[in-house]
Amino acid sequence: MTSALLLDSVTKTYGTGENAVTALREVSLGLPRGTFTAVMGPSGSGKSTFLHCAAGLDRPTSGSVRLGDVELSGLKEAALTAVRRERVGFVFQAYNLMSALTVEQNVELVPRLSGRQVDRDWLLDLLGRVGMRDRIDRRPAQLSGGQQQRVAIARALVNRPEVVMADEPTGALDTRTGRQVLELFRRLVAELGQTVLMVTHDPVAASYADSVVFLADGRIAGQLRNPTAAEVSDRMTHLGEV
Ligand SMILES: Nc1ncnc2c1ncn2[C@@H]1O[C@H](COP(=O)(O)OP(=O)(O)OP(=O)(O)O)[C@@H](O)[C@H]1O
Repeated sequence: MTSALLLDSVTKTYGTGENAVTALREVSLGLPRGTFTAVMGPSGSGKSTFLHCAAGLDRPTSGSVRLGDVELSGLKEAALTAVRRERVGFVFQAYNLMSALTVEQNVELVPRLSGRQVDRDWLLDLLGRVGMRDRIDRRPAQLSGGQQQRVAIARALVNRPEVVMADEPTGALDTRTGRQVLELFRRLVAELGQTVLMVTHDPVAASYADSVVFLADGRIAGQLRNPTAAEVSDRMTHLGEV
């Protein structure tokens, strides 16, 4: 099966000489299309660096990253920006919606920035799938945190990206609302064949994924398929956290 994302022996070192910090060490991982993967690890284990390298936000010191059929290594900055816009959807803990724009305009902005025609049927379909179809004229301040995150998820999917990268997407939500957002990710993976990569500290959140990848000291320290929250917690304890 083709991988939506393929990292081959990715190493990332920040700084040089005595100040050098190696945040990732020869990380290799492939994400099959239509799968939901969580990345966990203690603080400083390299999760953000992993996400940034995978999304083309940061360049590996060595190794290669392939998004769909595009190899990121050789790309110049402008091409990398275009690939990010087209092929990656981002979901953040803090939603990051534009407060002056309506729900519909926030989602529309993504294809517009790529110079694409907005497919309104798809946009409305997506807003329906995330349960926001009847609130398309609201502004972010008129929505709950969970609703804002649903809009952010629709925005992340509107360009039909190769991968949606979610960085602690439930970090600002209460438990129940957070679970609903995780259920939504599962559903979008199942219904649309979307590939999702999520960084989280929460073993329960990770248990919603098809697979959990554990990072420790910049290396992949294990992987669990169809994980339960208890199994994830147990593995994290052995990595030195929770
Ligand atoms: N821009 C940078 N310059 C120098 N060192 C960095 C930089 N970014 C990250 N690091 C270092 O790389 C290592 C991995 O950091 P990273 O942020 O990827 O970890 P993390 O697992 O996401 O941590 P957390 O869970 O605390 O967010 C850490 O030692 C960190 O201090």
